[in-house]
Amino acid sequence: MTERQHGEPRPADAIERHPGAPAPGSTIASHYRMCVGCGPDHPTGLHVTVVAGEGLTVAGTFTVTDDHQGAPGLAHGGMLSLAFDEVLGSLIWLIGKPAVTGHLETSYRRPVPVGTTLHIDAAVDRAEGRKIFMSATGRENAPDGPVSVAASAVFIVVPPTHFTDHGRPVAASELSEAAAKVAEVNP
Ligand SMILES: CCCCCCCCCCCCCC(=O)SCCNC(=O)CCNC(=O)[C@H](O)C(C)(C)COP(=O)(O)OP(=O)(O)OC[C@H]1O[C@@H](n2cnc3c(N)ncnc32)[C@H](O)[C@@H]1OP(=O)(O)O
Repeated sequence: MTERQHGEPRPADAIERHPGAPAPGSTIASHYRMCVGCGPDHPTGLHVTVVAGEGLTVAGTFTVTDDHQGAPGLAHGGMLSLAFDEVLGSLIWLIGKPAVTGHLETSYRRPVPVGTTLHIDAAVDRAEGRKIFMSATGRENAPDGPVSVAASAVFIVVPPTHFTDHGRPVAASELSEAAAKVAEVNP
């Protein structure tokens, strides 16, 4: 194999949809009921919902409420960033590998008023070693609405033990089936 020269980008690696990935059109369950991004039982969380798409794509929604304001009546940029982190993070269930956000860049194009539903389309663009490059756009109130926010991210594949080594113990009953499987690796 030819050695890479200094500054030369790594060649892209193949990255494919896992055979056990949720079928296109099916909902990707929240991984943890108290997750501030997707947990259905979080009182002020974003309650992001995500549906698997074709290939390595997902479509998410986030409805901005009074709990997510920065300026009165407008979404806080950090909350929007969180929504993107959540939707981009759900792509890991399609590739079947645990990964965490290493880098997330968010570009705010339009103010997002309370009451808006952002339609967030996200995709895996490429992989290099353990790095997975992803991107997403968030459109106002319809899948073809104007783009309010765009994001790109690098997720880093981690061993399943990452979560149990660094987080507090969580009962399997609090996790989705897929997340419980990840946790099982290091009970
Ligand atoms: C039990 C419950 C289960 C629940 C399961 C599902 C939960 C899902 C939740 C989803 C919630 C939503 C999601 C969330 O909110 S995830 C939560 C937010 N993210 C984190 O907490 C991550 C914290 N950081 C770390 O743990 C480590 O730094 C990681 C693991 C990321 C890397 O440390 P590690 O020692 O392992 O890596 P390495 O140094 O060997 O580098 C390896 C390669 O990666 C490249 N690199 C490294 N860092 C960065 C970076 N920042 N940007 C760009 N690239 C970076 C590096 O150059 C190298 O590339 P190359 O030189 O080989 O080309």
